[in-house]
Amino acid sequence: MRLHRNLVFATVDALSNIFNEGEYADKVIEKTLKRDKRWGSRDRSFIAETTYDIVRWKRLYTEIAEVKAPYSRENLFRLFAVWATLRGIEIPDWKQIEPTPTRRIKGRFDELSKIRKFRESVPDWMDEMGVEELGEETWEKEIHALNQQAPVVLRANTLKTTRENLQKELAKEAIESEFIEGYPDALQLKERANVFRTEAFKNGLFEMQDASSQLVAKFLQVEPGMRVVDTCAGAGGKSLHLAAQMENKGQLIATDIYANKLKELKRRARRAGAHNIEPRVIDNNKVIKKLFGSADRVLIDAPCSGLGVLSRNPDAKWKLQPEFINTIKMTQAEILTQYSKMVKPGGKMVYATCSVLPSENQQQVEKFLASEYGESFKLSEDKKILSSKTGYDGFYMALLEKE
Ligand SMILES: C[S@@+](CC[C@H](N)C(=O)[O-])C[C@H]1O[C@@H](n2cnc3c(N)ncnc32)[C@H](O)[C@@H]1O
Repeated sequence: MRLHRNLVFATVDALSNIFNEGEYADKVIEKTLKRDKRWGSRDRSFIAETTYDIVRWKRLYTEIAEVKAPYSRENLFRLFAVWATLRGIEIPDWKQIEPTPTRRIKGRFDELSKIRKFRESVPDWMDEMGVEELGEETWEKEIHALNQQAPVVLRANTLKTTRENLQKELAKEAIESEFIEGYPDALQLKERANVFRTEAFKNGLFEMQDASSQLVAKFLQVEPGMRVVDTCAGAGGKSLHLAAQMENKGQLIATDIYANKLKELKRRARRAGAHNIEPRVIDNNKVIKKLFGSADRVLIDAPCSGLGVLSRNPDAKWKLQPEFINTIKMTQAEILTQYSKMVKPGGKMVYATCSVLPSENQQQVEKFLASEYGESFKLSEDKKILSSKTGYDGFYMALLEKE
């Protein structure tokens, strides 16, 4: 592979924004890719994938390169040189990159790879927490799986198409995909591609949604005509799937505390042809109270640590703090208590997270069931999805029934 100066420089600029300015990797990459209209799809994927790789392996690479934050440009080029050396890519003779000690880099890599927190590039506290929550053996496999690049998975929008038809439409635009067994609406791309530029996307034939996440709406067992509340709807990934499951019939109330997320949901719903979604911002208690005892189905796709989605969001390893996880657990418990009151007798509720930590998942459900508010619920089934077992995001979902 020949390295192109402007692509490497763009990558180094992106890393500076992420590491030194604390900006979110996905936003920085999106902005960086707009910088030069002449970049083709290979150039764009070089920038995106190299940046994500260096973010993912930040701890390992900074140890190998012996650099510390805040990172000067010279040090960012050193990190880049580590990335290239470990991939066997020849480093050009540019003045920005000092002569690279290839043997030393490989030697340090071998030495550091013996220690999990360096090999898997995680902060000490996260490694300790992972072991405490999942046990040494499971954590080891899980963090390894969460450090792999996530596959691109789409969900066929059954309001407009079938996945067979979607596969054909994408093939017309030179995008090859395959079905995934056990995930009835999912298509996985054979090669990464910018699917957002396709006609199929513009026409609302699909959403990008990980395979594990696609199990949540089905788990809630919604039917056309029901009254369903998606309590933590965000930008609507699950709401759109629920609307499709409901065949646009019945009422789907989508709530969130952030109006801007619901605005994005509305935009996506329009494209998807999902007409039965009613977004409602939770700006006071009344919004929730009005819904008490009224819903056939309630989805709580709770805010969480996001530890199950590190493959697609590797900078969370450096942004997350243990204090945040403690706070979010309190929010999860409050949300379970409050929002469970919306379920009517005989109704069902799903509590879900994109975390692999039992303390955010089954332990939250156990505590809820043992509480005064959880007394009238019983657990029908739960799924603990590990990325190391499925190759998709880590997820948890529990189906609870109200007597
Ligand atoms: C895991 S995300 C939801 C993702 C979304 N359901 C989807 O499928 O795209 C959790 C959401 O909960 C929202 N949230 C946080 N605290 C909340 C609360 N107290 N009540 C309702 N929503 C809340 C966040 O704004 C965020 O959008």
